[in-house]
Amino acid sequence: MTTRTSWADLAANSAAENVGVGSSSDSNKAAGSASGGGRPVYVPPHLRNRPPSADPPAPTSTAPALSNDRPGQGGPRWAAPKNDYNNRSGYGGGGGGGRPGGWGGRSGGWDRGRDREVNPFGNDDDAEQVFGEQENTAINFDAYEDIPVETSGDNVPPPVNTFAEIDLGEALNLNIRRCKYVKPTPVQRYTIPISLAGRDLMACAQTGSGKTAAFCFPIISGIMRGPVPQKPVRGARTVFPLALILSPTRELSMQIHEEARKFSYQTGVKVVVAYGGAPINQQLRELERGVDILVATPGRLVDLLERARVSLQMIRYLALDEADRMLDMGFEPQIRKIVQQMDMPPPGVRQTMLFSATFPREIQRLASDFLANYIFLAVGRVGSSTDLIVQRVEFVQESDKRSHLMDLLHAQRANGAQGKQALTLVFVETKKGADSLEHWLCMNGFPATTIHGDRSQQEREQALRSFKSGATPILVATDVAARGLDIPHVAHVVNFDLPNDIDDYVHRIGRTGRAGKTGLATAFFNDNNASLAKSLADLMQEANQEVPAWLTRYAARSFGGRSRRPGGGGGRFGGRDFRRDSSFNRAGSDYYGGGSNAGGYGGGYSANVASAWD
Ligand SMILES: Nc1ncnc2c1ncn2[C@@H]1O[C@H](COP(=O)(O)OP(=O)(O)OP(=O)(O)O)[C@@H](O)[C@H]1O
Repeated sequence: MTTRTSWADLAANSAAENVGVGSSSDSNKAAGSASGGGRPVYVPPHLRNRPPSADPPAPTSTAPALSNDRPGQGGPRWAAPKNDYNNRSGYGGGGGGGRPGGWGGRSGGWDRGRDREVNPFGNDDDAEQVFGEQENTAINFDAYEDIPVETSGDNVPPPVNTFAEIDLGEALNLNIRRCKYVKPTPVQRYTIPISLAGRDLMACAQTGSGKTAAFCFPIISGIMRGPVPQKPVRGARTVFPLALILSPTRELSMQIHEEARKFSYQTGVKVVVAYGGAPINQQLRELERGVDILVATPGRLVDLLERARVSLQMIRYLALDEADRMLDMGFEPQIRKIVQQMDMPPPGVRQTMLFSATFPREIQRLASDFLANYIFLAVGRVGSSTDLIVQRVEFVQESDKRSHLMDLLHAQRANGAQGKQALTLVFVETKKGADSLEHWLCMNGFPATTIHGDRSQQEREQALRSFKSGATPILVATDVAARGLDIPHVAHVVNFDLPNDIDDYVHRIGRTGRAGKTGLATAFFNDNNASLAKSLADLMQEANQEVPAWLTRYAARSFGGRSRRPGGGGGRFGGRDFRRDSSFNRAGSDYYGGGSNAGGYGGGYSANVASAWD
């Protein structure tokens, strides 16, 4: 199926729409869990959300308190049976959207658990009050009007327009309100029903468009309503998470963990993070308290698996954030080990979701090994940048870069941007280059800090904190900060050194212009970047940016790099599922000119042609 959608309908409905949460007064009456005294005992989500005593006890209520690693008795949770589009067997993939009655009388909080769970929202938890303020801060949905959406695969569940249409459960809905999310972003509109239907998914959507929630919501909801897991026999200290979210950097894993903790607050679903560079013992202790969702970087996870402290045997949900990065040459062996060579259930048994803003075709091909009968979704062009980011490219010789940067920063200051704590992120190629530029900036009166792989984890985290708070409004970074980081108020991204790969450029500039806000990206280009000229010019053109004439001339001359539009094709178009390529689907006709180009990106195709795949 192929769907093209204008976001105008969203904008039109915006005033009337709300998240689907009724009055909270009728809900927060549930009993929780937690045994008293001494070391906290992990209690599974279904017990933590127990309804008041008038309600029937859960079948497992006599079981000892336990985690997922918990020796559960099996047996159903209270939720209604899931609406399973593909009849996945054995593992609950979550319920379908809009189903009546799924959350019945057990919605809401779990008072007994409240005492122990730290409020991740850092306020007094008055969701109603927060809700009243949200119009000021919520996403600008008009920015998403007319964005093309492509889906392909069998029986694609229809998108939703509001959170109210999705049966995520009262407690999660309440958290959505606390996050001030008024309605789903385009990628959320499509992916949440797909994931709730239990389908595997490869999803491509622009930076800053809300992919984190898109995979977190269905996972949390699915765990809440899924069957009670039975603990396999294993070492006493082995834990058995139900969901695994992998990301390529420590900071991104930490961020996903923070987000997931907000979304799962008082749902009874426990989220734990494990990443390298930090003491493993603390992470082990945290895991021992119980874990439903494990957010991890691959290296640290392999360590935990080899120590037999984590087993993947019970995994129902696998999400790879920045999936193309996770499957490129650097990470692929580790990912294969984790996903294919340990004890994780195979595709078709577990549910797998891959997300990124970029998905080169060769990576899509690799990724398909991890998926079963999956749906491909592209919101906007695969690998495109959002129009929210104003992109500028300036010709700057190597020797002039510093003074040029200084000019930009002075101009920013003069315009008052720094006074408002606007943040500037400067990307450089090397760790040494980062240190040296940071030093030079500080010497010249511009408070800066740096993040790169040679700094200790503590230093990295401190740098990020200092940048986020505005204490040091300039962060000089290598690509370690290029992906996923969601830092409010980054107003300007400077590519002091351009990357070699256009996808890296897309992720870097995506640190600004997020969640409907606008941003500025400036790149310093010179002869050393000639191989990027064509893909950069194409990208800018697609994003309706002004392409300097000199860059067009470079692009015409350049033979290197990956062209973004090998099949020609102009205008705006959606993404491309590699399964549509003639080389993949040899039996079919080649509807799509340019599809077999080795450049890694499919060409453009019209709505009519695309609809032939419905
Ligand atoms: N429905 C929503 N309404 C309002 N804000 C939202 C909504 N969904 C997500 N956001 C906010 O949008 C911002 C960007 O979201 P997120 O970090 O998930 O983007 P992303 O698509 O993963 O970006 P990247 O490709 O850079 O990783 C976050 O601050 C998030 O809180």
